[in-house]
Amino acid sequence: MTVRLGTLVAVVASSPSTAREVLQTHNGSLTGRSPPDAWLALGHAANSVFVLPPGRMWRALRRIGTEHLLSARQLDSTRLRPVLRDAVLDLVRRVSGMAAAGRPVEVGRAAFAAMMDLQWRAMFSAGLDDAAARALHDAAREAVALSLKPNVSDFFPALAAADLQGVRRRFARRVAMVYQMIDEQIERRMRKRPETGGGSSGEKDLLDVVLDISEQGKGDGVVIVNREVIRTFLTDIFLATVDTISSTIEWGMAELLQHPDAMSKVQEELRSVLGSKALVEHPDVDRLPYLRAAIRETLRLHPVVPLVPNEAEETVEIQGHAVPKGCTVLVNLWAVHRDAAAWPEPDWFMPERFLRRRPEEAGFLGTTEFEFIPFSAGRRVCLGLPLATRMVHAMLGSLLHHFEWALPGEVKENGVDMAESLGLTMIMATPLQAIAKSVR
Ligand code: HEM
Repeated sequence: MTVRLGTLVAVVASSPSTAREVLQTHNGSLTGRSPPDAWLALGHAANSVFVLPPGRMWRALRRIGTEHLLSARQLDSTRLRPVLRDAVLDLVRRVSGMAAAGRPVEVGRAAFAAMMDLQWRAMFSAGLDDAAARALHDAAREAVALSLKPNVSDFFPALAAADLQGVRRRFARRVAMVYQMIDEQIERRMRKRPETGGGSSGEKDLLDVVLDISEQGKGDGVVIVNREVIRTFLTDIFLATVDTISSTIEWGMAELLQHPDAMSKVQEELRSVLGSKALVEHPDVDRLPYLRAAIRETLRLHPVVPLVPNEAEETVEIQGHAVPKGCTVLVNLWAVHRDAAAWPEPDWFMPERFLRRRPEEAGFLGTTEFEFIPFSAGRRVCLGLPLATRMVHAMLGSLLHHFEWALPGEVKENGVDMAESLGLTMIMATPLQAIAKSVR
């Protein structure tokens, strides 16, 4: 399908077979990006891993992210494993407090706060106080929401300088606030580094690693990792983490609350596998097939990054149609995941469909048919997959194991509002509220 938005022409891939052509067959020619106008604010786009073209700087940033924070090896290391575990404990504690006070729980907000704290500790070895956490929550949420807000400047580039809707200005204000807090961490660390020998003693956090790379002038041979690059990179990693994971947990809880059979099955499985063990941890997940299936089904129906915009770096032919150089090729993961030929009764929440699949068909990347690709695929595949899958299973699983859940009376009567709100991520338009009752 082709759509025209102002002067922008985009080809939309909405079926598994077209997604495969974009993300596999022609992926080498289709990994360009043109940043949304809002991202030009404060020069963010110039160093952002999300929108850099697939060149040296983009490769260097992906490598730094993977090697020093986001690989399975890093996440299971003695430095990061306790940080991940503490975030799950922190979430359970937050919810316990609300349950004890008889207050409804805003599931997404609680998970968002726990993930912000995790990411801050992983990057800076520092916690966030309540005031900083509140300010960051609001700034991060709005920056992400503004990223893909329909914007005249994106459709009519000749008008972009005027920023008619003020999207770029608002994005700039929000990102400036995140920059400021990240700058404070960088400055504090730079003052300390001469005393600690450049952060080389003890275990390094992500900030130490990028400052080392910057001082040694390495990176990718000729890539300069200067202060702007560091600040943009840390902001990107922070923004990528918080909304995606918390929204997936919120969508999962919303589906389970409306499907009591599935809720019972997952809680029964948790009871029989974990017994009195307090938290779900990564090694437990292999023994929790129903939890795994429920999370996959959640990501199928609610892929939190539903649209992947690629730019053709040369003319290619997709399904017999020429796609000219410079054309935007949008992969619509939401539509791919609801393709009726691949998914019978595609709009129904049925975790069982993943139990019936062969293991190689139920992976997050292992699908050969491209009908389930919540983290996308190909060269620009999501960098945070190992962190996201660990945290969604551990957090949602632990919440279901620790508490009985119910909908507040009024929501039960009127039904859960499952409307979606789309920015860079697809979140619940009405935040889910639920009543938690502690069972351990
Ligand atoms: C449930 C959680 C998440 C989902 C469903 C998700 C999904 C996605 C998708 C669909 C893309 C687009 C890939 C493409 O352009 O083809 C993406 C990109 C990206 N994701 Fe995630 N993501 C999640 C969590 C995370 C986390 C926790 C991080 C941590 C840092 C992260 C970092 C990134 C980065 C850096 C990119 C840009 C990659 C590039 O353009 O080279 N994501 N993600």
